[in-house]
Amino acid sequence: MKVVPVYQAEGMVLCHDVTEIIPGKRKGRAFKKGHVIRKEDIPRLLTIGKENIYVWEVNEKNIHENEAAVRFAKAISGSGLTLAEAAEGKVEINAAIFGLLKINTEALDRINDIDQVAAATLHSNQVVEAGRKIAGCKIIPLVIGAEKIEKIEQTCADYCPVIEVMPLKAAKVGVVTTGSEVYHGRIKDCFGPVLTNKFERLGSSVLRQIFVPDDISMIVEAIRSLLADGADMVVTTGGMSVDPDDVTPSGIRAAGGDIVTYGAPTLPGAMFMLAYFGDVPALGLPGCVMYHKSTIFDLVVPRLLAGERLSRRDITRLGHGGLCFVCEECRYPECGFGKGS
Ligand SMILES: Nc1nc2c(c(=O)[nH]1)N[C@H]1C(S)=C(S)[C@@H](COP(=O)(O)OP(=O)(O)OC[C@H]3O[C@@H](n4cnc5c(N)ncnc54)[C@H](O)[C@@H]3O)O[C@H]1N2
Ligand code: MOO
Repeated sequence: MKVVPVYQAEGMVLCHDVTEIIPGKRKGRAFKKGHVIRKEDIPRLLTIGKENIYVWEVNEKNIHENEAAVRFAKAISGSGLTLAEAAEGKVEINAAIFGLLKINTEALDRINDIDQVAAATLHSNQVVEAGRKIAGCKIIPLVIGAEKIEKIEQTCADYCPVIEVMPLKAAKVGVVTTGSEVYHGRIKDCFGPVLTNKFERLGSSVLRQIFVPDDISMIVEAIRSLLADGADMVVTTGGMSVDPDDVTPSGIRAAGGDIVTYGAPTLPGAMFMLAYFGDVPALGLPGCVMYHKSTIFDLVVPRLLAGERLSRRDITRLGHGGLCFVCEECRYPECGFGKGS
């Protein structure tokens, strides 16, 4: 690259975007890479602070920032994504579909360890709307060594995909609502409507809700009946803690579920159980899921709907960030809840 004083630049080709920031008004591209500088551009370039401009020299060893950013973004992107146009050495990556955002954080760290490149993303494992900006790939210098981009491409190939948005399955969910107080009509069920709403927002639906008292054999019978109905997921509500009527975990065990965990390092949601009946996940949901806006439910269910088979380690990794702020107005997922892993 050669430096040319801006006074002598008329008729020359700008080799990089020029950004203008007017405090409180706008930040954006004032001149685009490739622009042929006119006489009348010179005062504006000086106002932006450009007394000299670069004349671009690229060859097979050095890649222009925009071209490098496009290769970077293409390499890092898996399915369910769209790439914006490169500008100012950066390509933004957006969700093309509604689904679960997955980031391979080990790969992301390796990429960001490469000098002169930067990839910034939203947290992994959250549900994103189509069109949502989820990542940006940026080249730090104006021209970058081709070997750095090749290293990114190799790392992405090794870990493929580094970033993707996975579609959520439209599951038919069987619900077993335990609690003698609800079963005998002493109080009205409030769990069913909460779950219907939460599942519908994820594109799933409640197949059937069965009410049972705090009785192990009736819980077993209800779970088996929902499995026989073809439920893709079974959730039980209530009876998950420690008093004598809290028999739901025993019911899930007695029905033959393979227990992944009883207990999760999240608050709210500590008294959670995850089990599997073959490929069908079964969740023991504590009372807090009915009461709090965001809980273990919101951390785990989208992942199950995206087809992940969760291990005990997947649950135990939720501890760092597993404490909800319990804000007056819930902002999840725009907060740290469950974002530690
Ligand atoms: N000594 C302890 N107390 C509590 C513990 C504990 O470990 N030791 N855990 C706490 C946690 S954490 C939670 S969460 C709650 C609730 O756990 P449960 O899942 O056992 O909830 P229940 O006891 O069945 O019910 C609590 C509360 O909610 C009402 N409820 C339950 N289901 C429904 C429904 N379908 N519709 C409306 N209302 C419902 C129920 O009547 C109770 O009032 O336990 C902490 N305590
Ligand atoms: O299972 Mo309870 O989770 O923390 O409020």
